[in-house]
Formats: sequence, C-alpha cells, structure tokens
Amino acid sequence: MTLNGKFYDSYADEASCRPISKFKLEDEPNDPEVIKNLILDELLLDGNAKQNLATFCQTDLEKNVHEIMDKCIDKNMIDKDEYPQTAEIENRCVNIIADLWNSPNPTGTIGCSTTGSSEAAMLGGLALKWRWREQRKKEGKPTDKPNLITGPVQICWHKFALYFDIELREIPMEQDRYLMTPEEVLKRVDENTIGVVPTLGVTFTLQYEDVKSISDALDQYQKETGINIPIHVDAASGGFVAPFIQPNIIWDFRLPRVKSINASGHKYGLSPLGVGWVIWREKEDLHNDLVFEVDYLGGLMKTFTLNFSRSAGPIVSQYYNFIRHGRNGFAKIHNVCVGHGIFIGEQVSKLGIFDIIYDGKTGLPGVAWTLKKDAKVNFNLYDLSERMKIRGWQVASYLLNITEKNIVIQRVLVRHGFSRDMAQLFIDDLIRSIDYLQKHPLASNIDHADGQSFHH
Ligand SMILES: Cc1ncc(COP(=O)(O)O)c(C=O)c1O
Ligand SMILES: NCCCC(=O)O
Repeated sequence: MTLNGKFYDSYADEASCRPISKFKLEDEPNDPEVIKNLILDELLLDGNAKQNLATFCQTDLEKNVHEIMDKCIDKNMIDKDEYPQTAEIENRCVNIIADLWNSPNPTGTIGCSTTGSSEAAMLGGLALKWRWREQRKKEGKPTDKPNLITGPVQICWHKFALYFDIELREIPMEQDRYLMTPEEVLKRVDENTIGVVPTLGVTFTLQYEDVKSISDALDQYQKETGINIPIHVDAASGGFVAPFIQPNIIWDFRLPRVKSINASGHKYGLSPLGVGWVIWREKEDLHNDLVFEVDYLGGLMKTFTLNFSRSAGPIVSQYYNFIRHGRNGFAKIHNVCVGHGIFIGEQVSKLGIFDIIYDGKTGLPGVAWTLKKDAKVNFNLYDLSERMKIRGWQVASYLLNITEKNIVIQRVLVRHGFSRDMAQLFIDDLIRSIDYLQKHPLASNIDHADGQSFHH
C-alpha cells in the first residue's frame, strides 16, 4: 500500500487484502517485501523444527553456518572449474570421511557428496550391481537375476531395487528379532546376490545392525562356496555417530568386505539439509562405467552422482563442521545427546505404561517405546503424538511390520540443539498429555490409516 506515493505497510498493501495465487502465475508483479512477509507468515503453520523429535536431520544450525550457506547460495558445486576451491573442499571432506571410516587409502580412494543418503545409497548399490555383473560375465554366467539382502530398510532401498531392477530380499522383523542377523542373511544369499546392506542406525528402532558378525558369516560362506559377497553399509545416521562415541563397534572399512558406506551429512554430520556422502573402500570398488567425464563446464570433469547441479552450501558447511568441531567436538555433542536419550527412556519407563524397545545406549542418540499390552489406557500412541503437538512436540508414532503381529511404536531422536531442560519439558508434557487423554477419552482413536503417523 502506498501513502503519498510511498510504500508504508505490508499488511495494508492490496496484496495482503486478497488471496495470493496458488495455482497459476499472475500477470502483474507484487511488492517483494509484502510477498516475503505473507509467505513467511504462512510458514508459521509448520511445526517448530527444534521440537521435531521425529527427524534424523539437523535442525539447529549456528549463525556461522547460516552465513556460509548464504555466501554459497550462488555456487553450483558441479561447476568445478568455475569454483575450484569449492571442489577442493569437497575432496577434503571425502578424504576426512574416508579416514574417519578407516579406508586403507583415505587420500587415494573415491567418494562424493550427494543430495542425501538416498542418492548415496543408490550409488553404492549401483557399484555393487556393476561389480557383480562384470564378475558374472567373466564367468560366463547369467546376469538377469540380481538380488540384494537387507534388514528392515529405509524406503530408499525399495526405490533402488525398483528403479534398477534388483530383487530386494528384505529380512522381515519377527517377534524376538528386529534386526538383520547372520543366520537370516545366509538363508537368503546366493550366486546372484550383488551385496548385503546392514544399517547403522535402523530408521525404525535407531539400533545398529551387527556389521562385523554379518561380514564374518559372509567370509565363512565364501570359504564354503567360493561366492564373494560384498557389503555396503547404510550408515545414514550412524556414520557420523559411531566413529566418535562407539569406536569399539567394528562396522566400517576395518572390515575388508565393506566396499562402500553412505551417510547423511545433514543428520548427525551436523550440517544443513542437502548433503550426503558415499565413500568407496578403494577406487577400484567403483566401476569405471559409472564414472562420467563432462567437459562442457569449462574443463574435463568426472561425475558419478545421480543429481547434477546442487548448492555448494551444505558441502562447505560440512567442511566447516569437521574443522570447527574436530573428533572431540563431535564426540562431546553426540555423547551429550546420548545422555538425553537415555534420560528420556528412563523417565518414560517410570510411567509404567510403556515398554522400552530401544534404550538409547547402543545405537543412535534417542529412544523408542511401545504401549504395554496390559496398559490400562484409553488412547493409543497415535493419539498421544497428536496430543503432544498442542505443545509443539513432533513425536513419531508408526507401525512396526513384525511377522504375525504389527506393533505401534513411538520414537524420539535426540540431536545437537537439545538440552536436558528440553528433555524434562518433553517429559512434563508427555505426562500432561497422558493425564488429559485419560480424563477425556476420545470418541474414536486415531489409527495408522488416518495418516497421522510419520512416514519416514
Ligand atoms: C537408514 C537410512 N537410510 C537412508 C535414509 C535416507 O536419507 P536421506 O533423507 O539423507 O536421503 C534414511 C533417512 O532417514 C535412513 O534413516
Ligand atoms: N532420512 C531422513 C528422513 C526424514 C527425516 O529424518 O527428517
């Protein structure tokens, strides 16, 4: 709105006195300040990211990261000739991560940044497929039935299998076993298995699958059958937790059978959304066919990602975090988060109506629980999640697909930017919500079909 020909107020402007376009581009422009305010107002309807206890992703970014992201907003990380220093920084991150994961040749191996772990996982999976197919061709054997063995995996592996024509042999959860085990793997491997994918930080229960036991079992299998099956570790979350606070867990390139690993920088790598990493044990573990050379960016450049253009900001932020925190900084941050997760688990357990599925001590910082079978309550975990939103808490409740009997569990992830005070406030609100739901029984309970649960 103008007054005496000068702009004077966003909310008196005509653009804020009518709906803004939602389905087509209007003919005339609008005042940028007004539109910015209207859009930011609309975003107030989103949850508060810091109270999003369902996400694995980093939601507390310090001001220096904001400054780096802003300064890199115009840099396309794929333009390695135009921005050689950014390319160098990405390479340094690959070296740092390869060393962190104990590659035998951290400065000589190969890896790259990706949009996240989904892309990184698929690149790892493709390398497994190419390696298997080349070996089968050398042996003069058919290559039409590749399969992949996983435990209860994140949706990206189902996408990978569908997109790239791989039979996914996912080991289902059972009453007394939620994770992949060597025995269950050996039931499913054969000469067409391109690889086995243990997860370090299972999406559903936050636990680590036992990579070393699976590797040992595949070593024995190879001795008995001559079939050499590699491992790709999906360390989307655990890849930036275990090295710092659980060094005795052997899950990475210390196991020769582990040929590639993915992790999300934007989860426990403490970096802003939009960065994942995939690292191969050695350069030879990524088939040359999968590496493309492009020269239309001003110079010959290698690329082997699914995505091309991407902001350099998250990559540079990742490097900043590595240098700013160091191993001891990451360890301090994640150990504190583990402590908050264990505290929440202990307080939840004291309420007497929950069974703790994961207590926060051996996997990711967080906790997961289910309602006791004999809990005398008139709500379910979906109702509880819904009630907690009144105070801004986003707590994931979802179905665990367990053979013969599904159960609903609730999960809290603890990430940098959370405190013991916040943990206590969460518990206080959990108790308030339980009391409220007990006093005010719902006419009907929410269920999985209502779409109130979290789908990731
Ligand atoms: C085990 C696991 N793998 C892969 C992914 C996908 O990661 P991103 O969201 O970075 O693509 C996730 C996300 O939760 C995950 O937990
Ligand atoms: N892999 C990430 C799923 C979504 C999230 O944690 O926010």
